[in-house]
Amino acid sequence: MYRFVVCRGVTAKARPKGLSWFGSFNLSRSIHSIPFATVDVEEISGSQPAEVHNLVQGKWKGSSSWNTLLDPLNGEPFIKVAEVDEAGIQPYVESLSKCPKHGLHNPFKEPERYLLFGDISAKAGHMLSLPKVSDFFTRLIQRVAPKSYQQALGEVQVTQKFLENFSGDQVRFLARSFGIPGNHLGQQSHGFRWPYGPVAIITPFNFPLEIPALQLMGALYMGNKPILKVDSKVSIVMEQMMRLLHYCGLPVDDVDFINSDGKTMNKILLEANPRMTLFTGSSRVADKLAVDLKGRIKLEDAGFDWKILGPDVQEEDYVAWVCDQDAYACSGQKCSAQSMLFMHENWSRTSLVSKIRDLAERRNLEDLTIGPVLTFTTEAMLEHMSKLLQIPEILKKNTYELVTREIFGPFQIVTDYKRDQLPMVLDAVERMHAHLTAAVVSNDPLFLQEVIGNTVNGTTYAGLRARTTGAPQNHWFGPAGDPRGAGIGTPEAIKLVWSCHREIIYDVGPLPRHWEIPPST
Ligand SMILES: NC(=O)c1ccc[n+]([C@@H]2O[C@H](COP(=O)([O-])OP(=O)(O)OC[C@H]3O[C@@H](n4cnc5c(N)ncnc54)[C@H](O)[C@@H]3O)[C@@H](O)[C@H]2O)c1
Repeated sequence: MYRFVVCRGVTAKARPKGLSWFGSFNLSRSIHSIPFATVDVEEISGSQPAEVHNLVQGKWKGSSSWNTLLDPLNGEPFIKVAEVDEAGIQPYVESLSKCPKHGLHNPFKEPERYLLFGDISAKAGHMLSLPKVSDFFTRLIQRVAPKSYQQALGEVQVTQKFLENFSGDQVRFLARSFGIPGNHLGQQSHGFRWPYGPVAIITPFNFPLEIPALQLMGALYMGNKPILKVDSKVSIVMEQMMRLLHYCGLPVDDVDFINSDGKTMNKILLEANPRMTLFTGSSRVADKLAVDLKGRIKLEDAGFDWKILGPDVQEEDYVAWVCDQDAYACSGQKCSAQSMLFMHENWSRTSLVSKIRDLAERRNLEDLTIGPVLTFTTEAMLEHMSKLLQIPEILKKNTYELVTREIFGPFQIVTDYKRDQLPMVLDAVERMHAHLTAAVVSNDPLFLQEVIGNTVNGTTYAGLRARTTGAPQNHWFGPAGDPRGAGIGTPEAIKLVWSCHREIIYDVGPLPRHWEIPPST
């Protein structure tokens, strides 16, 4: 526990040879064969820049100010985003204000829309299952948030499965109510899932499709009218997804889609007063918005995610491979990336660390198994590393904060602990402020029990195959230990984030025969 090693991800082996790997997938990518698309993903370049528009009150709009994005792989200006500035927010504020608090639908208002969203989801899920459409989105993600084809495809597949999950009657089942018999004849109480009405969704750069698409659909399913703002660096992906959803039957004025900087979005939130905002991003912005919005917010914020290797050493190669994937896939730019690895001393005696290093060295820029880090400079990472290497002990107050700072890149802390030092490890994870994902790698049931029973992370994998990353549509993903914590993916997440409880107590009589006015109480 006193000694630690900083493993600084990997360095790129080579720059891509031109952009030749773009041509390595031989599916048809003609823009004309994808009916909703307005960009040709392979053609976007300095000479043919793509444009990203805003959608408000049912109409796609440009802007007087265009933000030009640079290709993260070669620095060429390649995408122009129509950004709304503070002077242009009024149409967005008006659009949101038009939606009543009781939403666009609820169990007593236009229940047909639950079925409509079941149909839209079925169609959109089918569209994403078509190889040329899934390739289109995978490649579009790669262009703006460089990650390997497999990692980008993962986002598309999770979104596809999610949409399939909420096809047919599954949207109306989300709004399932319940009833309890009352105290007398004619009285019954019913609990309903009620929308918030006007809502906002703000999402970061690292998952350009999965996070905004899943949260957007959840908001719509429950009857809300969302304004969606995705980080402009990657918003082209969701702009094209909006067009796919329209193609699959989404009414054009159900969602407003805006490109802006954070400050402008902050102003919209203050003026439009959405009843609920879902924010996914850094804790710094999350905490500011929680105050500005007087608590009407749910958060998926920073992740400083830990993995504890228990005393039972087994399947060393497998555990090393999962560590490499958890720490370095997507260049460590996942909120669930492994930030800190605690190894039991039995593991320190193995060659685990050198195996992780060997696996990390296989990564290369050519296939984007390692890629550009979009919000952190190499200099800042190296500086952080050299500060960390001076520290003799993690748990001291002034060093602890430095050690547990989230570095959104291929960066992790590796440390070990002795058999009697588990309480110190548990103290270290107790003191962290973000409790998103965790992994307890052990098949010793007593060890698992002790670690799980003394920690809180919202998405915790337990067992020999435990990982920190992985946010598929089939399990809850989100932080725990914070009443503001949101979730994504499952029916429980959708109901928690996008609806509130409403109780209707029917009391229709009849009055008891011979009822008389009783004395005051
Ligand atoms: N918990 C999760 O599920 C999850 C998922 C992905 C990323 N993250 C976290 O996101 C962070 C990385 O993303 P980032 O650097 O893009 O985060 P960020 O907080 O800088 O930005 C997130 C989004 O908020 C917007 N924004 C910024 N300031 C704003 C303001 N004042 N008002 C309204 N909107 C504002 C940005 O434009 C962007 O769209 C990491 O901390 C990571 O752990 C968390």
